[in-house]
Amino acid sequence: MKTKTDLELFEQLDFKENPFYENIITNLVENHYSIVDNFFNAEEVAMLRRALKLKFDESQFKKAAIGNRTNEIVAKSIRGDFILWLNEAEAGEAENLFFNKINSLIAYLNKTCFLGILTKEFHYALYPEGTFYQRHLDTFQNDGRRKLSLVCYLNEEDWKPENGGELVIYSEENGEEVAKAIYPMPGRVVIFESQLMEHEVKPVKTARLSITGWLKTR
Ligand SMILES: O=C(O)CCC(=O)C(=O)O
Ligand SMILES: [Fe+2]
Repeated sequence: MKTKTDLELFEQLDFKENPFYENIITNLVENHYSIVDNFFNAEEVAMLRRALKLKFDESQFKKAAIGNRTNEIVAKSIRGDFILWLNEAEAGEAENLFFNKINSLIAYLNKTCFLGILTKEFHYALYPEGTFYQRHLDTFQNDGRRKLSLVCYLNEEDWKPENGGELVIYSEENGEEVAKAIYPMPGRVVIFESQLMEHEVKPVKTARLSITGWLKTR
């Protein structure tokens, strides 16, 4: 019989099941995506939205590209958003709060799911009126390190259907394609498996604000 080391015993004592995270994991296992409402509360969303807008107004955003960070092609016909990569080392108050929540989710996933998340990358995104992101897979640049995609919505008020801009996630059920439309409600976070789930952002009719990112294996 294998005897447990002190460290293993300590980790068992330390571990507390968290129903909020467990729900995300169950969704991911069953559907390969999870829609998490109130991941960020109204105050947190307001802080992050202010930080995003300030940087956008200071012209820190640039036209999003296709490809990875070293091999970028700007293709307006595919995606029309403007982005700014977040740097955790230089995070302000709002971004610190953001990373604290994300890091706590990562720690839980690593303890319970053996996903081996070692790195992450996140960017602010702003879709101006009339823009969209055509159907794609987040690993189209052969980046097999991306395991989970996370999109965090920072819009001002409850998003109305006439604002457009829904995220559509495609999956297969009984050999048939199913399209799930998800509105970018403030505080909502959508998490999905980067390597499996094709998705798109429908044309927006009102500027649409978010933070998008990936949890990666290295
Ligand atoms: O904003 C969204 O809902 C999804 C964005 C997206 O698919 C991406 O940036 O890769
Ligand atoms: Fe995507």
